[in-house]
Amino acid sequence: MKTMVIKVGGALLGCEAGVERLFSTLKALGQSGWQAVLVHGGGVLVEQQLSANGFLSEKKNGLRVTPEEQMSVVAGALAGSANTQLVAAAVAAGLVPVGLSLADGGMTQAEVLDPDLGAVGKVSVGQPALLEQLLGLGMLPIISSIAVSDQGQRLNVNADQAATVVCQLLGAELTLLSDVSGVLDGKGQLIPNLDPALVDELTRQGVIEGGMKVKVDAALEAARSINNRVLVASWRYPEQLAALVKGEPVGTQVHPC
Ligand SMILES: Nc1ncnc2c1ncn2[C@@H]1O[C@H](COP(=O)(O)OP(=O)(O)O)[C@@H](O)[C@H]1O
Ligand SMILES: CC(=O)N[C@@H](CCC(=O)OP(=O)(O)O)C(=O)O
Repeated sequence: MKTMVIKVGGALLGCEAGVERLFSTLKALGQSGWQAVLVHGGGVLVEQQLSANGFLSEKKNGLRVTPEEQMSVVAGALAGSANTQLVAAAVAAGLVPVGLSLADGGMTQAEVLDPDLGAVGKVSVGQPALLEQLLGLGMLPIISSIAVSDQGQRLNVNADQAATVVCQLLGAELTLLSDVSGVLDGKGQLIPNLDPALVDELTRQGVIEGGMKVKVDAALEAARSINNRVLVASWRYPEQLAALVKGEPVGTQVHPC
């Protein structure tokens, strides 16, 4: 059976209709012969909870600087609040979810990405067995972007990078769903196709930046390793989700070359 990794960004969690639409889409994908794995972020929630705990937070090149003393709040927001909110919505939609983090079953290996960023992780492919077993049982893995290093340190991983590694792990297709309809050009128009050369040019022009730069780089890396296009689309638009179920390209297609 074909497998699709779908990644959703944190803004989804604040949109009840969006969450409902997402899970009806996952159900429809299952009925169309797809096995799905959901990877989620929760950047908005992380920011709210850090601020509620009196912490200031900043991002560098789209990645959150995560001092060790903030890690419990970050893990609580992503692996706790966000993950269980999605698990609950999946149950309500009649699916059988299993809430996980990147550390479970050895699915990924992680190390500190850059000591200047604190407890931020870089993940690589580990053991696929747990996810394969869950998919074989017809269950829906819902994975937060918290990882653990070999030394046992909890690490905060950008969720687009997390989704790329899960896609590589399973040789699955990848769809990154954000709050924008895809990658937009300097005039706000959707770019239907991107390749590495165009990404370089748009990055030089400052059109692709911040979180979108991290997302597009993650999409390019995934596209190269599965030798297939990766989609960047939105959970906001029902017509994009419907097209996704039909197997039609939606949003921006990121090509490996
Ligand atoms: N060229 C671009 N096209 C679309 N969005 C862009 C672009 N450059 C920067 N962005 C910003 O990137 C955001 C999406 O990245 P991010 O916030 O990390 O999303 P998510 O939380 O869904 O992963 C958009 O909401 C937009 O503000
Ligand atoms: C290191 C790093 O940047 N971690 C992210 C993890 C969550 C995330 O990526 O959420 P979105 O998909 O909603 O952006 C963060 O702390 O915001």
